[in-house]
Amino acid sequence: MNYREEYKSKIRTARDAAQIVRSGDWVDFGCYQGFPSLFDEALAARRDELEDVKVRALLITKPLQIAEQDPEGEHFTYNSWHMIGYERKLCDRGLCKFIPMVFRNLPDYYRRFLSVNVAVMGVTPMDEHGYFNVSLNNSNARAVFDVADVIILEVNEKLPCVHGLENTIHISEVDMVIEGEHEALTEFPSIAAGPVEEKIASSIVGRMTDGACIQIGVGGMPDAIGKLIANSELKNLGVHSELLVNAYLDMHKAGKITNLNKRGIMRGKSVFSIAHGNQELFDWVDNNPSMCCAPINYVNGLNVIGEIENFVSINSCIAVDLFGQISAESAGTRHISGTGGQLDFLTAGFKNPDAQSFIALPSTFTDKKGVMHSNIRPIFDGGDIVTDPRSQAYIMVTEYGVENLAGSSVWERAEKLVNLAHPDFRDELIKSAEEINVWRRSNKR
Ligand SMILES: CC(=O)SCCNC(=O)CCNC(=O)[C@H](O)C(C)(C)COP(=O)(O)OP(=O)(O)OC[C@H]1O[C@@H](n2cnc3c(N)ncnc32)[C@H](O)[C@@H]1OP(=O)(O)O
Ligand SMILES: CCCC(=O)O
Repeated sequence: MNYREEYKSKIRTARDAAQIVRSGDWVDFGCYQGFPSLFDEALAARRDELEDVKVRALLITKPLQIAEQDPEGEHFTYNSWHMIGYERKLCDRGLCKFIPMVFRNLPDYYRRFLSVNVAVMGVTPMDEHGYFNVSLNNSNARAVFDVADVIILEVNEKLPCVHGLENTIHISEVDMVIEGEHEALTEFPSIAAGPVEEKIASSIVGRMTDGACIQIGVGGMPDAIGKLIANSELKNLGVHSELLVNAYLDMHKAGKITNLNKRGIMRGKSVFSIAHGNQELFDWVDNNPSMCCAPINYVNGLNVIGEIENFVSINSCIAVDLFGQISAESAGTRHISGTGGQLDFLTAGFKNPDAQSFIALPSTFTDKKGVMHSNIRPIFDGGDIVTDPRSQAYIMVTEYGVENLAGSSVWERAEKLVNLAHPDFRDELIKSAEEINVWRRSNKR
């Protein structure tokens, strides 16, 4: 069959396509910019006919109608693998439930353990060979397609076509296609860095050398680092990161990214799984042969990262306790984000002797009432989720310095972490360290 004819025969309205969902089903939505907004609206409109429909995705940034139209959660339950802004607020309202994960394992969770009754994903228009491109979001897309009983594509004319691995699906694999108008892609502008972020960024950049291959995440810290690198003498840098963020655009515009120091692993290519930023970033990625948008089991695979020379990963966390346990996904019991790729990069950081994995955090957090709290805590006693066990803790950075916890005894960790704390909290932390028996008599005060 001619692909265009096959395509036409599979076109349905969003309303008709949504009829396929039955009570009790698990439905997977495309993540982030692959969110199928037309299908979501049509499914939400069926609310009163359906019970116990579970929807799974991550990084949804637009109002999710199956949650917004069902504020008591009586018909739909939304589950997220990783939350940012909007989903965090949905979670606060009881309308988003977190699914714990290690990012590199996400495709395997689908292939080994999960059922998907209906998969619905936003994709680019079909090309002349009958292929659709999953565009900016390729973390687990192919794994979802591989296990889904029914595959529905929502064609989004605004999505860029991105070069990559396992990032296409052929019309012959698809059950239904939805067409329609979409809003502009959600943009994430760069965040202005404050003096704390700049101090931390300068400690990290000072430890980097020419040819470094860099992984960084979202937030003010990575943006500060990107700007500092863009204005530094560093050269010949590489990109290998689960997220491609605006910071890389700064480095690119400054001519820093060549990817030529990568030997064996995608030389000449910027490798990532999800592009997250502003329209200028999306335009840079569009049909650019220097990009490779690959599944997360590849990008965050320990053996892959372990092969990359001069690898530098920079992530942030919410708090660390005196044992060196790192919490990056909750503040007490309030869920904030997820493990994402953080543990992958800490683990892989050990595979190559010249790799460095930094966890950066401001030493304090000022709450909405203006009260300052230490992000270095004696113990986690408020329900904080441990993202990285102390056995995986590695190079910690605050505005007060840089300390490597790997291989350190409990008393050395406590001392190093006290050094990283804000001076106003150090005495209190030492007292707590004595109480929990991790302070050594000879430790300095
Ligand atoms: C997502 C990535 O970073 S990709 C890299 C690998 N993955 C990871 O590292 C995953 C875990 N890490 C993360 O998700 C992030 O780095 C974070 C959440 C630790 C920091 O991200 P940022 O965007 O800089 O966070 P930001 O400062 O905006 O804080 C996010 C929320 O947490 C709250 N928060 C942050 N620190 C604290 C704290 N110490 N105590 C209480 N709440 C806090 C903020 O108030 C904010 O809540 P709000 O949205 O209601 O205002
Ligand atoms: C989608 C999650 C990105 C990360 O935290 O690794």
